[in-house]
Amino acid sequence: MYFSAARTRQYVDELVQLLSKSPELLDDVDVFIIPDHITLTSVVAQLKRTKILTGAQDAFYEDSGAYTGEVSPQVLAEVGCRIIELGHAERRRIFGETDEDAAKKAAAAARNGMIPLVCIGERTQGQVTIAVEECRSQVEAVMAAVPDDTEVILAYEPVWAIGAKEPAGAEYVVNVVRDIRTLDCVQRRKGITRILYGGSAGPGLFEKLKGGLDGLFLGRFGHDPAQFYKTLQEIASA
Ligand SMILES: O=C(CO)COP(=O)(O)O
Repeated sequence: MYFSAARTRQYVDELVQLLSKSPELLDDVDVFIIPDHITLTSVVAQLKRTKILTGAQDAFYEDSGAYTGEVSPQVLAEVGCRIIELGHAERRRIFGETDEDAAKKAAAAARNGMIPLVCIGERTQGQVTIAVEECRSQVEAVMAAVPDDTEVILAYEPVWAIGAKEPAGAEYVVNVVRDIRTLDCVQRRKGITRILYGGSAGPGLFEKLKGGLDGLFLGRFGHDPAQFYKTLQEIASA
């Protein structure tokens, strides 16, 4: 909810314009934009001739029925949404979303042919082992709910690093993510599991993480299309 509808339109236009100068970037990096629900269909239309995927910031876990006010994953798929973000720290904190809700939403995304993008992360800054333990239950719940052969994106976002001045330390992030990759529920999957880092991520970060991370999940520091594009170039050249 940082952007107005007009700003979302302008943002996507500017980004598409920047990318048209070096379309080969999209051969090497998968890019997605996750706007609010209201602008989602117009963003899908704006991105139609590009390889950039559109995602939704949340969806309900049932496909249809008497759930007034909720957003159907089936309808999202129908209008061209390709990714469902779920379990964001703000959804968990403000709206009481549980691991069980996240698992049901991940299943709904997969059932409707979309990629679940599952936000995980520990609430307080501390040791790697404690962070991994907190993430473990978040990851296990979701992996138990989605078919083994579907793609899953995990967005590792330490809650304390969201909305901060700086991201979590690179060594810390790489160590937490290394241990998340070794969890049984991740190891035994046949589908692709990608792990991104989010939480005050921006230009200059991926270089420090590239040994251990598959990508970045940008918030505020991607709100300027030029900064987003710069980060993309860094990831492509890494
Ligand atoms: O929550 C985030 C992305 O989902 C991260 O937000 P910031 O990068 O603005 O901290």
